[in-house]
Amino acid sequence: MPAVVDDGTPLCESEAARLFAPLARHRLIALAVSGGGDSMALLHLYDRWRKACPQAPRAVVFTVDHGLRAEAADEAAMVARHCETLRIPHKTLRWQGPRPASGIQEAARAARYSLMIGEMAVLGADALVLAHTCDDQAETFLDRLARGSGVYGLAAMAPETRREGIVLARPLLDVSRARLRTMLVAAGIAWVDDPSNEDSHYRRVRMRRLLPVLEREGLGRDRLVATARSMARAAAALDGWVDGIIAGDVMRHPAGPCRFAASLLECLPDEVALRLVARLLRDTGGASHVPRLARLEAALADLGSNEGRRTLAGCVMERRDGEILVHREIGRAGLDELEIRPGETGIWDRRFAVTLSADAAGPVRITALGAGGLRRAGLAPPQGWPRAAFAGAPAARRGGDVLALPGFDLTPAAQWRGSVVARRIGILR
Ligand SMILES: Nc1ncnc2c1ncn2[C@@H]1O[C@H](COP(=O)(O)OP(=O)(O)OP(=O)(O)O)[C@@H](O)[C@H]1O
Repeated sequence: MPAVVDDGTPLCESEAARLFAPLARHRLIALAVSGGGDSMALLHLYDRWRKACPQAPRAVVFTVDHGLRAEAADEAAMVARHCETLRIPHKTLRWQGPRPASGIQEAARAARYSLMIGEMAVLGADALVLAHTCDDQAETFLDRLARGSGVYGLAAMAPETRREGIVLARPLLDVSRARLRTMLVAAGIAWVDDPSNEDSHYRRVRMRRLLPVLEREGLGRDRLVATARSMARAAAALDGWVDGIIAGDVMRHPAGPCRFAASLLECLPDEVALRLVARLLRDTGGASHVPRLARLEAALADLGSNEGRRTLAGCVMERRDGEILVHREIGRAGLDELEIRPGETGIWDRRFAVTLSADAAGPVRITALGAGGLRRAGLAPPQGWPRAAFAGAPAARRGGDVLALPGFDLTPAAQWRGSVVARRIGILR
């Protein structure tokens, strides 16, 4: 793994090509460009790469206007103009939903990802490229340390992760902010400094300000980044172990729930048992993040010795008759509905990619099957699975009829033609 270089030298052609090479396998990529220095550098480097490399994929650029600062519209327009000169398509996406009274940064981030991923589905882009640098990596590491993260949290950001069926790529994760700015100045490219990057109300800004203080005590950015890397190696080794356990000892039903022998938790080292439960929760509940380590530790201690039902991370976990069952929690508000038209694929509940065949006569709605849904559809639960485990399963409906449910054979409704395939997006890491 390359070490961070921070001598202020601009990136040379071959270094840029090496950073971007993993993106060559995509057909269309989306670059997330806010107009700040890091993401303007990302755009500039992509432009240089595509001019030098015939294998470079086409790109579209997204700027999200969160509507939180008056200047944001001008910044989006600045990025749009720059893209026009480069002849790269650009789209400004506006956040129009309700604003929470607190946690605005988190809500804005969630909205930003959801807007960009939604637009990617429309355009057929399969990698979202972000401009995180090694300075962001050090800040993330410190933030996680302060929040009590374990091995996985301290691994901080990965150069490549999967989310909702797409790749999130961070090609600049080993490059310092200083080098990118040197490069922009040399190329005469302007950028905008977001004033919220200086606002110490934000936790991220307070972490950033800690860095020079720690540096003076020998705990600088590069040390933090190196520790994050060794945590990432340990996390990958543990994940390899957990992959084997999931393949051999966990029963996963195609409609979503999973179960395993409670004794499994006793014979595994604590760290492996924690990761196993974290991944099953994420896979079953569709949450974008695994629960905090302290909550996981408490859940595991409780599951280890007590029968009964508890909820965590959008899941119900039940220990009964020597088995642990994990299934999606529906909650009072229910799960979102999704309408899919013939020939389209949509992501439902962040867990399933659902495709309706092109020959279908009209759209279908994907909803949670609901409590008592199996009985209403005239279906028996498969051997060993309780009925309640399927309440959060993806039911494809037309009117009141359930047309399809993963892992179940349904008699096609009269006048219905076409097919619906719901595929689990897979265990997220
Ligand atoms: N308004 C925006 N429009 C488009 N892309 C953005 C926007 N804000 C951030 N990004 C992308 O996300 C990257 C990280 O930005 P930033 O560090 O501000 O995010 P964050 O709030 O720390 O959250 P996270 O790191 O989880 O994305 C940027 O380099 C850029 O690629």
